[in-house]
Amino acid sequence: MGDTLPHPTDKAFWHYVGLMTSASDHEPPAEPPAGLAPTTPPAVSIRGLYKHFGEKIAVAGISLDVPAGSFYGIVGPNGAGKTTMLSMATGLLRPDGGTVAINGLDLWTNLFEVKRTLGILPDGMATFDRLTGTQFVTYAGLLRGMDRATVTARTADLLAALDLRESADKLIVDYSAGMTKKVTLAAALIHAPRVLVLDEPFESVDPVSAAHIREILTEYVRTGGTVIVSSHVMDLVQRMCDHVAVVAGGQILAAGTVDDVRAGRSLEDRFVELVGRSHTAEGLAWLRTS
Ligand SMILES: Nc1ncnc2c1ncn2[C@@H]1O[C@H](COP(=O)(O)OP(=O)(O)OP(=O)(O)O)[C@@H](O)[C@H]1O
Repeated sequence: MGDTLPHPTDKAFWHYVGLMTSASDHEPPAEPPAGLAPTTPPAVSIRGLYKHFGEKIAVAGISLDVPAGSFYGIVGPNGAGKTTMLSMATGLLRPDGGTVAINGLDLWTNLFEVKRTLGILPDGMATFDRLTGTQFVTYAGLLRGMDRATVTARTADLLAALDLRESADKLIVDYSAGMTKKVTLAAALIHAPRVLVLDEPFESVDPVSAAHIREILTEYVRTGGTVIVSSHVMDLVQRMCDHVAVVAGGQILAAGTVDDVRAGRSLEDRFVELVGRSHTAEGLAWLRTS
């Protein structure tokens, strides 16, 4: 497809993306016959996912359904198992046990087919930093089997939308942490995936860029995409997401709509209540300056 895309900040872009991925995915589902429940499978369905590293159980039998078309936040303290869970849910890490289905299709028995529908922003994974921003995003598109004209047009659109146009020809090794995050996000979006899984996408990103990314993601969800995002910023998750799961010790402590999980309080208060305060500064008396 060699035609020019509308700008990603333009609603038409996301309509177009919907047409690119699968027309039917973004149309309102046909009414089911009377008396029958709708049959749309969850975008991501996790059952009994388990992973250990030596003695450490990182993910202890997690089950979770992410409804199609939802904006799903994953929150949890450091070391809770979020990255390990998301890596297994996206085919980056093989689980010791359990299953993952993406849009009803088993991930590990249909790995290549399923991966085509996923856009992934892994946390802390090495990237090809000897490429320029343009080369990296172009490479991601060509790797997905897209034709060069479409890749070129979309690369330019995405770099502009993520405020990277002026650094497009700079090597990624010379990017700041936030710029690297944004170029990796562009690479995750290039093939217009149905499901986006973003591990801490706002980390190191300045507030203006973060607001811009939020806008892009919100529009993506509005036009039928599903986003799963892990974050430590409760306020952001409360404002941006419609669903949330609280993970700690490799288990889900609470999951559902944001309003159900926070139960009338702020998500941050609810999070602290669920996870518990485990540290005090009492042992650091020597740090006091007065
Ligand atoms: N490759 C690995 N080898 C050994 N232990 C690991 C490995 N990956 C993760 N772990 C351990 O598994 C647990 C869960 O780690 P994980 O990175 O999934 O947590 P997280 O919730 O993403 O944390 P953070 O919020 O700090 O990014 C931690 O105790 C971590 O030390």
